[in-house]
Amino acid sequence: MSYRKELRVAELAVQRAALLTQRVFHEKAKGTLSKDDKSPVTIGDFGAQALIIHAIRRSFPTDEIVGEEEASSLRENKALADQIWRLVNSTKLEDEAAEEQVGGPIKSQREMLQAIDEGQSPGGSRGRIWALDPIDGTMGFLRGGQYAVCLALIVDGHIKVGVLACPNLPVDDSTPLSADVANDSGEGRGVLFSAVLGSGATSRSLSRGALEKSQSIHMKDVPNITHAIFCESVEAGHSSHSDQADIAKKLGITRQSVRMDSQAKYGSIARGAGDLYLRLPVRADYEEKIWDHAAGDLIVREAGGHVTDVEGRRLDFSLGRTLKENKGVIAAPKAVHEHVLDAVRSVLDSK
Ligand SMILES: Nc1ncnc2c1ncn2[C@@H]1O[C@H](COP(=O)(O)OS(=O)(=O)O)[C@@H](OP(=O)(O)O)[C@H]1O
Ligand SMILES: [Mg+2]
Ligand SMILES: [Mg+2]
Ligand SMILES: [Mg+2]
Repeated sequence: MSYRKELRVAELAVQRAALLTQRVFHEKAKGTLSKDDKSPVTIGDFGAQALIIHAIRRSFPTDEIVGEEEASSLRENKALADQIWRLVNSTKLEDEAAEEQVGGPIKSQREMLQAIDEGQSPGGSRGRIWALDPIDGTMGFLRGGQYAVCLALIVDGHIKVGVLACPNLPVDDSTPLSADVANDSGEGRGVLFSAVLGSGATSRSLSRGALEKSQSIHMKDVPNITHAIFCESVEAGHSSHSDQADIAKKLGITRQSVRMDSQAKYGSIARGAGDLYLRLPVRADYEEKIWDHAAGDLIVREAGGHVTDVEGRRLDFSLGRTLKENKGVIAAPKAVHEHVLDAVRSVLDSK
């Protein structure tokens, strides 16, 4: 199957949701709540989830959705729900045909809350399931760093389509990777990565209307691993900076890591701005969520990379809402992945 319509709807839905998150990014008050696991969620996360689920529902009414957020806290907080509604109700693509393809406007606040709540599928190995992270890297979003709007289609446990919007990454694929985010007008920033299984990966500029022309992206060759650029999470609680530093040392890498939030890390290595993404577990009991990896996993693999956990197993998206059989993530160009994995094993074995 070509998944042309799925790709089109996903790209436009993510693009529209990114317009909403960009508006919130530039505002001081982001309506932040703390969830049960103490992680933050903002009006941007809720609004983006509503718009994307609305778009999926219009085109693919019987598909299931595994979305990160749910609306129970909003049903008890009218002021916040009103604030999100104003945002959702006033965000649309400038291109009318494109706006139509993502289902047009949501009709009421009630319908918006219902949409947010339609992301509660348990996931699994059968049927068509969308994995949605409306803002990945919410902490990055709050501190003015990188974040991503992420959507992937999983069919019978395998990722077929992946789309990532990274509003704060440079548009130009060849810009050297850096942890900096300009706090200015955002000019020259905003990129949309996409991939369809078997068809390669692309990038294009995030626009306000119809989709811009895309170009193919590829991971960079790494003839000498000691020169590799590796990226890792900003939060020390999300991946082990010390294990990652030991692995880099073992590989002879001398350059400082680039720390950035979100699946912008996957997009950045897929387009050759960086080379490796290391995510070593901090807590043995943490199960990675499928929406934190699905789009990035496919985009990196379609750009010529290999993505596994720290034991060399492919990420398994067929087991529910989490990657319960995987620990950590190692993403690298195919040609050097085994070498990187050897270093990971040797560092973990020595602990
Ligand atoms: N303990 C632990 N270990 C690993 N991962 C965790 C953990 N806690 C949270 N999360 C998830 O990390 C998502 C953000 O990952 P990042 O790589 O962007 O981390 S960071 O923000 O740079 O620290 C973040 O995604 P969002 O919630 O979408 O922001 C979380 O789902
Ligand atoms: Mg979160
Ligand atoms: Mg996330
Ligand atoms: Mg999120």
